[in-house]
Amino acid sequence: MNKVIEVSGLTKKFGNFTAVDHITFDVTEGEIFGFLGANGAGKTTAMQMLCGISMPTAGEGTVAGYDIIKQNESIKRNIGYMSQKFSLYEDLKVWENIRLFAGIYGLSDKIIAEKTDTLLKRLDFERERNTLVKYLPLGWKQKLAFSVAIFHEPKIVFLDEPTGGVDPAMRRQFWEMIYEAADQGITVFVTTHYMDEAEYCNRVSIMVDGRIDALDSPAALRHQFKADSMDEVFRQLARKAERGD
Ligand SMILES: Nc1ncnc2c1ncn2[C@@H]1O[C@H](COP(=O)(O)OP(=O)(O)OP(=O)(O)O)[C@@H](O)[C@H]1O
Repeated sequence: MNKVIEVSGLTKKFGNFTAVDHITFDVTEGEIFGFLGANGAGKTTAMQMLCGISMPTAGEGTVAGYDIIKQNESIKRNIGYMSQKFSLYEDLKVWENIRLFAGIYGLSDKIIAEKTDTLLKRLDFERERNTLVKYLPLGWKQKLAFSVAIFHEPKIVFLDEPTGGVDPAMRRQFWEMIYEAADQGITVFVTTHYMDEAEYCNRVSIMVDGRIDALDSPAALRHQFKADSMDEVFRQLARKAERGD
């Protein structure tokens, strides 16, 4: 199976502080990979290195086939990214947001117009085409932001706490979209604080103080830690953490 992420000894120091400490793992094409860790464990820092926006202090690897150090510009063009904090422009209409982000990824106007119609139909959003994003409910914004992040059909999409603040039913709908994307071969790399979502992943890694302390399928992790749930696995590991806020 093709590896969409392959990193070895990836490390990031800020002065004397090691935010990410020699992490080594790979992610296979079409996989839904959960990236967990308590606050301050180093998830965001690691993800920034994988997305080509932060240079590692040590280590090496590839993402979507590109070298994270020498070809970081190519990585940026070939991935999708969505975070709770940064996604859509609130003061642009739904269709304007789609056009803006698709344009940044270099899609032609014709393709954008065709794909926009298809997308709005699929999301049942046709009536909201001209609505300013700020007037959409949060769950709808998240669905739209995810659709925009994969509009250019990247090999991999990075989701940084994509479902924060919405109810479980809405989160389940969001996860249906994640499964659809994975079925189409898009690899999904997702951070979350919701342990029910960790159960939906094919494999989960758990970071503690900058290191990856556990990595396996949810079932294997529950077995390894003699736990009934991912919540229990996570709590056992998080208890060991020395940092956090
Ligand atoms: N630019 C920076 N300079 C110094 N320290 C930093 C910098 N960025 C992050 N850190 C530190 O690195 C550690 C890891 O931070 P990071 O944001 O990667 O954690 P996280 O797992 O994403 O946490 P959260 O879930 O709270 O977002 C923290 O202790 C943080 O204070």
